[in-house]
Amino acid sequence: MSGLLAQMTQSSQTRLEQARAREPEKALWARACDMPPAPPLRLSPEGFDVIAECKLHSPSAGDLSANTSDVESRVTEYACGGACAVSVLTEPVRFGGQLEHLTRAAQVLAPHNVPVMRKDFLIDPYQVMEGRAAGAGGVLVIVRMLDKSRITALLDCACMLKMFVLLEAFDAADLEIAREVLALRRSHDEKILVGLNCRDLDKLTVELSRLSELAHSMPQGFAPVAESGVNTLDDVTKIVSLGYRVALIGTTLMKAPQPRELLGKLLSTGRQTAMGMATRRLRIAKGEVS
Ligand SMILES: O=P(O)(O)OC[C@@H](O)[C@@H](O)c1c[nH]c2ccccc12
Repeated sequence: MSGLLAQMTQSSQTRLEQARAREPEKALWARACDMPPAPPLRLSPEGFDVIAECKLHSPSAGDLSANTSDVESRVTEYACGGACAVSVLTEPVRFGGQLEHLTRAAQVLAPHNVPVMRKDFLIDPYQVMEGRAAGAGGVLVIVRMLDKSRITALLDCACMLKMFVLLEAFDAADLEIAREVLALRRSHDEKILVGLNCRDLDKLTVELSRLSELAHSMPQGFAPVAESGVNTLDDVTKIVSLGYRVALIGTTLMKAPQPRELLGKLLSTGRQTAMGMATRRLRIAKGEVS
């Protein structure tokens, strides 16, 4: 495991122990089950969506809070700009997050009918319950950090709480594990997206080429998500052409003084590309072009 993921596993473990000491799992489970349902994750029929991310700090970009006076207004901009979901970092050590940010984001986004996803380095179902109790409708699960039984335990917990999952891979080996885990879940009534994160966790650089190299290895039947380093309209055109259905975008949107406008442009660019591809497929099917 990379240095960053090892450090994040440690931070996650420490927070988990502290939280368990404050509230036993049974009480937390009851609280999570009592929450009103989160808005459902709905992907647009136009073929492209953005999960917009709220992260105040990142190990690669440093401080990202300059244009964000408060979490509520930033995530509201994202919802008004058309994000299908908002990802909220809750990791405090390297990403400037807190569980409280999730609670606040979920409260302001409920009337907009946009779900919030807990973005953290989760290692235990307890933390999925924490997410739901804070109002989240989804969670990130990072394949590289967990063995198969742990991944399954987190997916089972999310499924019981009717939360969607973004299952994140970094490379072909992770995708293979994801495929094996998912193959056993065909009968589950759940919503799972599979993400490919193209950030190199050791160098912290982005390798967009990984998105093209592994585009054909994404498990079938799950919306493929391009994660990290999607910054420009050209990047969006490229990933949609490769078959990605959703982009997870953080840094660029956090740096934007007007995220609503930027999101609108990213979405219309991606949707135009997707529509162009669909039209071409139709013409091929009809035998009009080869
Ligand atoms: O800021 P970017 O390059 O747009 O990337 C967003 C997202 O992919 C990134 O924040 C991320 C993906 N997986 C993670 C896991 C933990 C923390 C952060 C992440």
